[in-house]
Amino acid sequence: MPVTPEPSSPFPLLGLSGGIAAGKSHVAGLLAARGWAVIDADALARDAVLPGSEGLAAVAAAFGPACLRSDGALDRAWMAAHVFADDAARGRLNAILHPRIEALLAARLTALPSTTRGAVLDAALWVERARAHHFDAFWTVDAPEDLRVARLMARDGLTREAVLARIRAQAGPPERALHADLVIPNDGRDLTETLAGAEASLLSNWKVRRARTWRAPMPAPFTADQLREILATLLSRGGDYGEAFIERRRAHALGMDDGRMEDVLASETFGASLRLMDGETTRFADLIAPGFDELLEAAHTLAAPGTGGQAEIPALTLKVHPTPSPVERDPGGVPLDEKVALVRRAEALARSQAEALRPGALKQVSAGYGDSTQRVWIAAAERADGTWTGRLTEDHRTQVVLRVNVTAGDGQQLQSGYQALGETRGFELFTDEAVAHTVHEAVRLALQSLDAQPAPAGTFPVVLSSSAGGTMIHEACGHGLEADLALAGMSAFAGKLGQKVATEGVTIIDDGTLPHKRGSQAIDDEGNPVSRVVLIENGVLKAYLQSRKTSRKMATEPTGNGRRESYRHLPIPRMRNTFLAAGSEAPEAILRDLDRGLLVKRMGGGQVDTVTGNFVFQVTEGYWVENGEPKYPVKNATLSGCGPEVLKGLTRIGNDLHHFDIGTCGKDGQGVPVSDALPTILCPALVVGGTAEPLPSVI
Ligand SMILES: CC(C)(COP(=O)(O)OP(=O)(O)OC[C@H]1O[C@@H](n2cnc3c(N)ncnc32)[C@H](O)[C@@H]1O)[C@@H](O)C(=O)NCCC(=O)NCCS
Ligand SMILES: Nc1ncnc2c1ncn2[C@@H]1O[C@H](COP(=O)(O)OP(=O)(O)OP(=O)(O)O)[C@@H](O)[C@H]1O
Repeated sequence: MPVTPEPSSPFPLLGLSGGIAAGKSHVAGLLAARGWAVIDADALARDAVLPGSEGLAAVAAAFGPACLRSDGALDRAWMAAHVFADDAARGRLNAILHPRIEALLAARLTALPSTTRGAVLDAALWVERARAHHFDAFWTVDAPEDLRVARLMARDGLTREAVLARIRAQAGPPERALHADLVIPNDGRDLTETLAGAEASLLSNWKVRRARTWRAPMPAPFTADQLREILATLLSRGGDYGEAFIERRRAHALGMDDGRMEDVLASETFGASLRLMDGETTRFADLIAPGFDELLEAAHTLAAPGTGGQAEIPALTLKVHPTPSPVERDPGGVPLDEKVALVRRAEALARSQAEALRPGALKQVSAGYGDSTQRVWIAAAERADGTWTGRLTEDHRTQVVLRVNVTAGDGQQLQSGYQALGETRGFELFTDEAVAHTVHEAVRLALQSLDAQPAPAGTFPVVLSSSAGGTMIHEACGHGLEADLALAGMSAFAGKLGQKVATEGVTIIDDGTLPHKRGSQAIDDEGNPVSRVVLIENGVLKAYLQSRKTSRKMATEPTGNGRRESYRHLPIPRMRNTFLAAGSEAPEAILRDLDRGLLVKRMGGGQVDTVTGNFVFQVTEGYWVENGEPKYPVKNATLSGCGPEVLKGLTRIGNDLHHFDIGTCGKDGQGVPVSDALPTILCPALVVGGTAEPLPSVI
């Protein structure tokens, strides 16, 4: 595990990133002039391979003598030519250098005087390495790609192709922006004022932000020693992996229909489960509100059938990982009255907006609110190469959601519009502006559908707008990338690692570190720190989503995707926030070239066969397009096709990745919070159904 810049520093830590030649060094220089200490990862990467260093020896052992110049130094041009042309070679170099770079970085940080104004940690790859949430603030520098290419060709004498190879090896600017507190446009404009303002705000709020990101440990139901004893008991008669999962959850839900508060639900849960893996066998027990003695007894019971010897479990020390979703206002502490007032406010707003837009059309409004604060503690012990390791982690996950459903009618028909606002965040999410926008969307969709015309049926080119969300990526591709389905042969992607499964421009990522997105968390439900997993990169299948169990079967590492609905469930590979990475095209240009077809702005529920990737989805906002112009809204349309085939046919991918749809993904009877997104894309041929009945939601 690489060393991370954990924030014990007495001054703020600023993560600074940006694609190659965007101008990170330029911005870092401006901050240096304001008194900041700058630590540059590229410089540390050079220090890690100085002549005579063990880092250089490790690189030479992995790449052979050809990577060294005659004077014994690293041949950087040779290395660059290799690693930017070959992902596997880059992975090998990264695995050698990144832990060393981070160790050097930690040493540099520690050596800075406590009077330092702040430290800028300048690295191209913070997002790729799932570290963007480790800082007191995260800024990115962006510049138009043409400008970056020109700057780099001039600065380093690289060819255009060599520059583009490096750009392809990095996350794109739209993805980086999803993590950023500030995107600095470095297209030649004067940045003095932008930086002065951003610095002032960072200096005033970094301590509060740090305390929320790196929470103090929570009061725990069991001590580390008790949990170690439970694991030792669980593993007293053999086994390779033992785990205790403890959960406290508090949830509230309110539902209002036509002005009547119909549901007010509150729940408080405390439970724990134990899991023992021994070769191919898993033994599992779950207990409601157990005391220590009951857990110990359950551990004895699970251990009893074993025939092996006692495991040597090391002492457990709690490690708290930073959260990508700091919370300002814990909904658990918000009075019920305030939650009721929020729902009433949304309800009343929907009525007044609908009345103003189309008097008499509103037939029904339903509004609902939900929150959940889940605290988990995970203690696990595992044997690898004959040695036992143990770990103890915890996470505090906060979800809030507001749902608005509006039904409108014109005497002939009823149409509805639905909008949800939900994040891993506290009650501060519900600003007046955010609530008004949510309500407005629900009202707009319902009223517009009254005037929509039946959709033409047939096979057409379809532009999926980025506002449609990533349901198609989640359902028709993402599930097939879950290792348990791939192992069971129930996936179109089974057995295809390393193979081309999509067109060149297609990259699909599942990332649990995206700030405040609904699938984000500090750790998964097996205690692994949250990760960013590149599933398909430039068309090639790179990885499946793994839990501990599937990764053992596939002889690979867990990817941080072992999730479970609650302590009563076994963790299985699950998505978090899944998206198709942005391309380079302006969305307007994609639509402009659509001669005749459908523009889909919002997708509804659907059905999918994860084995084949065949899908049918409802279109909740769609437009018939001719000559690049939306002609009229359509209603009751469905889209069907095959996810993996869509990926093979994608030629046009927009640069507009920003809207994530939220949902609760159901699999094996377990629901977990997720989100998904895609940029605007052109699907050359999808079957558009005219007037299909609504299908049950699977997300
Ligand atoms: C491949 C190497 C030898 C090429 O050296 P060269 O002097 O040509 O480039 P330099 O190190 O100055 O890097 C320039 C830029 O290339 C990009 N880059 C470098 N390494 C990588 C990488 N592994 N993945 C993606 N982009 C990279 C970054 O934008 C970086 O700012 C060198 O970049 C290297 O050792 N890379 C691996 C270490 C690393 O990841 N460095 C980036 C630190 S975050
Ligand atoms: N605002 C600017 N105006 C003019 N030139 C600039 C500006 N910003 C950067 N440059 C030039 O562009 C090139 C790349 O900038 P810089 O070295 O800051 O990028 P970087 O993101 O740190 O690059 P790398 O990814 O290689 O570390 C340099 O030659 C720099 O002088």
